[in-house]
Amino acid sequence: MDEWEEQETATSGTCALTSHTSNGGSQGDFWSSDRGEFQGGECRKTMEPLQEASCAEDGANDGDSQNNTAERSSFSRRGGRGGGVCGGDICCWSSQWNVKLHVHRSAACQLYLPLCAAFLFLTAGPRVTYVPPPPSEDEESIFSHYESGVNFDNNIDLPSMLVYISSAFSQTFDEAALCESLKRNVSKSGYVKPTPVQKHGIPIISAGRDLMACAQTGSGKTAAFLLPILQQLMADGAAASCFSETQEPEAIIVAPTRELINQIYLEARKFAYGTCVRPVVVYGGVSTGHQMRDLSRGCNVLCGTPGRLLDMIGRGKVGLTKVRYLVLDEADRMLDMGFEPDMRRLVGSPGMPSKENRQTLMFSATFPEDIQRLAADFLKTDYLFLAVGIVGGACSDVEQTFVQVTKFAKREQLLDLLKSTGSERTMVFVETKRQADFIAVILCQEKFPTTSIHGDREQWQREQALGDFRSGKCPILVATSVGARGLDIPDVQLVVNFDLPNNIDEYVHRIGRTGRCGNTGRAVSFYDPEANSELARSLVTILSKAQQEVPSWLETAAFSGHGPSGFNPPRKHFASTDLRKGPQGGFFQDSSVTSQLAAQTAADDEEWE
Ligand SMILES: Nc1ncnc2c1ncn2[C@@H]1O[C@H](COP(=O)(O)OP(=O)(O)OP(=O)(O)O)[C@@H](O)[C@H]1O
Repeated sequence: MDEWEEQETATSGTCALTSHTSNGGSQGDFWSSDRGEFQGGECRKTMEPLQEASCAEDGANDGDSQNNTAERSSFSRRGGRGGGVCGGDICCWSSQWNVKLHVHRSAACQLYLPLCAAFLFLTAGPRVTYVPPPPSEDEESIFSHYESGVNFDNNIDLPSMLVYISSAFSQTFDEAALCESLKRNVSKSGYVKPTPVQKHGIPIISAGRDLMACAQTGSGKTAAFLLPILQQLMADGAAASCFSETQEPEAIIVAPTRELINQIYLEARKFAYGTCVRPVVVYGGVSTGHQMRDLSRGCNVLCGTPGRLLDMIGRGKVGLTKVRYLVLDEADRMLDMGFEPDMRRLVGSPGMPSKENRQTLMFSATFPEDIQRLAADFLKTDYLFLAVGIVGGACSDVEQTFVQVTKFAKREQLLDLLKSTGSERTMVFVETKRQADFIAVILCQEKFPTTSIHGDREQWQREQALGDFRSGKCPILVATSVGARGLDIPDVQLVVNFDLPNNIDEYVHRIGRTGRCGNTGRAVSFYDPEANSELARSLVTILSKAQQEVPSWLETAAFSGHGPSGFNPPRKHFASTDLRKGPQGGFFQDSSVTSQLAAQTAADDEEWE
C-alpha cells in the first residue's frame, strides 16, 4: 500500500499529529507564522477534543508522496492531533474515554506517541465524526459551470489515433438519443457538443462494451461514462429503494481521492437531477454513520474511494448483486500497486457479478503499459481501447515552461513568478506534506493568500482549502499529489511544479489542472538537475508530442547521461497504444460499434529512441 490509499483500517492510519480542531468545517484556517503551523480556527490555546480515532482514519495519506515517511513522526514539529497547546503543556482529552491528559511539553514527545499508539490499539475501527455540509440544493449552483474555451471546437475533430469508431455519437447533445430529463440536465450544464471522448465513448458504452479509454486531461471523460450509464438507468426506470438496510446499486464508480470522488458524485447528481436515479458518495475522513444514513435513503450509482467502499460492503450496507457497471476513473492509478489489492477485493467481493456479467469501464489520461496488462484481468477479453489523441500525452492547451534551478533557489524563483502573475489562480505542487506546509507559510508571510491540501490535513480542512481556492478567497493552493488527478477547478491559469514529480504520468496529470475544456493554461516547472535528470527524457518526449518548444539544456540533459544513474533509461511504461496484439487489439465489429486500430506506426511509439 502506498500513501495514496484511502485506507480504512485502524492499523494503517498515520499518527500525523496536528493541532487543528475538526469539529465542523467553518472555522477559518490561518497560518501562524511565529509557530510555523497551520491552525484550525477556533482551537488555539484551549484543550481540544481528541480527534476521535484520528489515527485510525482512512486516507490520511492519499495522494501524497511516498517520500513522506519521515513526516509520519513529525509530532514534535506540529503538536499533536487532538492535542492543544496550553502554555508549556500539551493537553488532550477523549470524549469517548473521558480521559484528560496534561503533559509537559518536554515530556510530550516521549509520552504522546505511545499514548496515541495505545488509543490506536484499544479503539477498534474508524470513528470519524466530520459530517460535510450538504451540497447545495439550489438549482443554479447545481448547474453552475465554467465556459468552455476558445480551443473547445479545435478538439472536436481531434483524431482518435488508435481507434476509429464508425457509429459515433450525434454532433450535438440536442440530437442525441437521450431521455428528455437527461438532455435537459446536460443542456443546463452548458454542454452543447460532445467532446471527442464523449462522441466515441458514449456509443461504445451504450452498446454494452467494456472500455479502456484514454483522453487528455480536461477532455470530459467524466460525462463520457456518466451519461450512458445514467441514460440506461433512466431508460430502465431504475429507482432507488429507500428503507432498505442493504442498498444494491446498479453502478459503482471508484476514484483515488476523496475530493475527486466527491466531484464525480456532484456531476452524477447534476445529470440525474429531477429523476428517480439516486447517486450517493462514500469516502474516508467523514462520519461513517452519516454516510450509512445517506445510503439507506436509496442508491443507484455509488461513488466511492476504495477503502470506504469496501468498508460499506463489509458492513452489509452495500450489496453487489445488481451491479451492471463498474467504473474505474483514473484507472491507471486504481490499478497500480497502491490500490490494486483493493480493486481485486472489490471485484472478488461476494455478489459482485463476474467480468462477463458486468460492464467494466476504465478512464484516464495516462495508461502505462504494465497497467494496461493488469487491467485486462478486470475487463472482458474483447474490450475496446479508445485513445483520443496521444495516450499519456499532455494537454495541448497547456503551455509548458521549464526553469533550470537549484534546490535552494526555488523559493526565490517561486516568489518572483507569483509576483509577476498577479492574482492568477495558481496551483503549486510540491513533493511532500511537510514541504506543502512550509511553502504555504512562506507564501502567506509574503502576503499571498494561500491555502494547502495534503494527506495530513483533516478532511474538513481539505474541503475548506479547496472551497477557498475555488471561490478565489485563496487564489494559491499548495498541493501534494493528492491534488494532481481529476480535480476540475475553474480558472486555474497556472500550475507550478515547485518540485517535479518522479513520474511522468504524474506530471501530465498535474499540469492538466489548467487548460481544461478548451481553455488555455500555463505550467511552469522548476527543474533541478541534481534531482530531476531521470525525468529529462520523458519530459522531452512529452514536450515534443505536445508540439512545444524543448529547451536546449533539457535536451542536453536528456541525452547526456549525466543524471545520478549515469543514464536516462527510455521510458518503460509510457504507453502509446493498445497493448493487445491480434484480433482483440486490432479490429472489432458488432452491430452497433465498429472500431479499428489505426496503423500503429513507429511514430506512435512513445519510447524516445
Ligand atoms: N461536452 C462538453 N461541453 C462543455 N463542457 C464540457 C463538456 N464535457 C465536459 N465539460 C466540462 O469540461 C470540464 C472537464 O471535464 P472532466 O473533469 O470530465 O475532464 P476529464 O477528462 O475527466 O479530466 P481529468 O483527466 O483531469 O480527470 C468540466 O468542467 C466539464 O463539466
